[in-house]
Amino acid sequence: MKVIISGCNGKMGRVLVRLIANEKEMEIVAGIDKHKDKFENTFPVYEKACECKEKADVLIDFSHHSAFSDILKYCLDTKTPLVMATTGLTGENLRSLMKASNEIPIFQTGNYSLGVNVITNLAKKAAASLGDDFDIEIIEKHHNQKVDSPSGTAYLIANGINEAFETKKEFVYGRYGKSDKRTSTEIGIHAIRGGTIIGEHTVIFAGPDEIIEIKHTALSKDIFGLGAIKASKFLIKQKNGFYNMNDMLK
Ligand SMILES: NC(=O)C1=CN([C@@H]2O[C@H](COP(=O)(O)OP(=O)(O)OC[C@H]3O[C@@H](n4cnc5c(N)ncnc54)[C@H](OP(=O)(O)O)[C@@H]3O)[C@@H](O)[C@H]2O)C=CC1
Ligand SMILES: O=C(O)C1=N[C@H](C(=O)O)C[C@H](O)C1
Repeated sequence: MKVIISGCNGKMGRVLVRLIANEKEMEIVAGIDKHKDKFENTFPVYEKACECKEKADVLIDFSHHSAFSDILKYCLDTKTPLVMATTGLTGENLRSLMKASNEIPIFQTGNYSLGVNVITNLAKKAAASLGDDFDIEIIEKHHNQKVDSPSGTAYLIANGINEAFETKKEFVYGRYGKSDKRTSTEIGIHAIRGGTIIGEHTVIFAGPDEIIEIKHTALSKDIFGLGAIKASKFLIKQKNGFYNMNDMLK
């Protein structure tokens, strides 16, 4: 399987290069990154996907949302399946991905780890059982180099929880400046940034006289890279469509 890595010189890009070196049937044919210097002796690196001369069986994107249009255009023009891992995408970006999935297979999730997929489903089940009597708050913690907040995973979990409710809850980000009491129509989302925290997500269900917490802690970035590799192997066998972790793991 020929692979193009977008964001190849970033933290996750480097993790992927290392992990793919152990995959016998995978070969990196090109990289895309603002920084062209690092892997030039191993594979060509382009500043923009539209400059990329190589074709691949899949493009894996761990870069920045500002690269979104360029990446999607390359994949549509060359009919390359896309594994989208970059977070901080806008609603419009996500709608463009959905539309593009009529023409190419697209896999997208805010978190490629198995564990987050499991806690998202657990949180959804908990919300369905607990109903409006329990207040739901999500706390996410990440390293001080992260550029988007809240995390893609916090959105993934919050959207998953909302599937349990007929009347969707409104996301409330922090509570600075609020002068009203909390209502049951909210899901609170809070972002913490510091040091080298790889990723921690806690969902709190706070009810009358009892609290449930569901928590996932990432101990290495490898879990995201391995998940994206697994998603690539899954995606190249699929027809055009929009896929996520639930499709792959069912
Ligand atoms: N879905 C998942 O499971 C996971 C998703 N992520 C997401 O992946 C993304 C990358 O994370 P991470 O590797 O930590 O970030 P990094 O900032 O370390 O890496 C991103 C790389 O892309 C480069 N870049 C930035 N903008 C552009 C652009 N417009 N065109 C080309 N290259 C660009 C960066 O350059 P520069 O440094 O100069 O900005 C950097 O080299 C983030 O959105 C993160 O949230 C991360 C882990 C797991
Ligand atoms: O930027 C990161 O590091 C991570 N980003 C993803 C997110 O925004 O949820 C996934 C993971 O938590 C690490």
